[in-house]
Amino acid sequence: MILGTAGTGKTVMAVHRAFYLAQPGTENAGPVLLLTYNKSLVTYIQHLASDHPGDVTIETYGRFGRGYLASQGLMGYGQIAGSDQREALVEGAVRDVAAGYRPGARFFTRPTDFFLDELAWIEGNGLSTDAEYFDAERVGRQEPLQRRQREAVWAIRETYVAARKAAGLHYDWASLPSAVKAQLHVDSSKRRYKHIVVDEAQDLTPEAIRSLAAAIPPDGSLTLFADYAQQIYGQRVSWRSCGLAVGKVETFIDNYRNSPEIARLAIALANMPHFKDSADLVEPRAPIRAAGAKPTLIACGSSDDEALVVRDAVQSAGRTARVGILTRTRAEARAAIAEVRRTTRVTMLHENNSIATWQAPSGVYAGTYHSGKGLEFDVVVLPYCSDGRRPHADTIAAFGPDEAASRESRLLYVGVTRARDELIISHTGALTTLLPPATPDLYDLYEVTTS
Ligand SMILES: Nc1ncnc2c1ncn2[C@@H]1O[C@H](COP(=O)(O)OP(=O)(O)OP(=O)(O)O)[C@@H](O)[C@H]1O
Repeated sequence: MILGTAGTGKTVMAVHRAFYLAQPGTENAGPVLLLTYNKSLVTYIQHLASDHPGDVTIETYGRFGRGYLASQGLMGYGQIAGSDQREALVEGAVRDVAAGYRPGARFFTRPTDFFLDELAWIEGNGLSTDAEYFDAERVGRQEPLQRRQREAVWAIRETYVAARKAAGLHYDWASLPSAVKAQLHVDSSKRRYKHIVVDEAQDLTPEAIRSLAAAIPPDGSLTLFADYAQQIYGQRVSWRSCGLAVGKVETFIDNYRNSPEIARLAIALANMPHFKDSADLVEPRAPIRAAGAKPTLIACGSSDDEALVVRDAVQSAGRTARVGILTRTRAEARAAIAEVRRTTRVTMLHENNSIATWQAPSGVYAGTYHSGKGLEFDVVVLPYCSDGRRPHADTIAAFGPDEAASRESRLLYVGVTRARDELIISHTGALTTLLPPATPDLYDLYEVTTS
């Protein structure tokens, strides 16, 4: 287990370790599976691999799980529910179960996101009976559910699974790891991979990690690289809950990416009260890089002004820089580039799986914080960091204000730590309370109002 904060070289080391373990001359060498979250990272690492000897397969967990089950004759074509199908089926299950309760029971009026998240958490932790679910402990600041509420969630889960299977959808992505683990436990054939190396392991569920532990032979190895400050999917989990006998825990604390001024903001963010609820966080250390400029914080008169800030940031960055414009939603990303795209080509991160990730060519990239995961840019612009937008009203409605703050500040942490040299943050009205307050020790402060 390697725990490290942002920019400490986890991806770089994961690649080196994978190729080392696969090198025919290495003691205990064997075929290696290198898992990473990001499809664009898969593409880039595959390109690197062409220069190395040794048998390294690079893919996402989903691809591995689906492929393994197919190899066992357990996965037919189109048997995994897509996210829209899952959402519709869960909505239906909530309605069906609510019908058995008194009309208008408030619990069932919660946003579907809440139920989707709770069911994913159940699957991710491998809870297969109601008794296990009722007793389960959790990490994070999600408001605890009452016993009766958990009973209702379990009934929704059973109804959903039955409806999904009736529709010919044997799996959803959340249930894949349990199916993989269960099959590996009865599969005594020779393992395909001797070693498994995982980058961004904080976003794998405990069940996914357990399934990987079951996928290697007794003389193989499993290496996990993770930063729990960047855990941005669903409820927080701890690798400690996987029940693995971890031989060695290393921590990476030297940040090679961010300028000291940018890292200082990231450290201040990670020290805010709503951030600190995980036992696995590694305290970031100020980087060893040369000093640069403080992050720029720009108070704007309107969101149109914010699009002008983005345009100006791109213009002053010049042609040789890699610029990343990161927002919470795709719609925000499109609005943010409304001005800049009149004169400059912008690559949307989520529409292009083949960009060469952290060593992407110079240019302007835009997308969600999620799509920026694992990547780095010379200049990062984070527009719309306004109170009322961060955390988003939908997240507050689904998870309550404390949990929403906790989740969305992790997204901002990912955004802030993508920047190598320059970071520009803008907001309209008050600054979000998720970021450290607007003080001149952390930021260079500006105001822009055109209208
Ligand atoms: N030992 C090193 N010396 C110098 N530069 C390094 C070293 N290790 C990594 N780097 C550089 O530091 C940057 C961050 O590395 P990398 O992307 O591997 O970090 P990471 O820990 O995976 O980050 P994150 O979790 O934030 O995505 C990259 O530009 C990489 O080339």
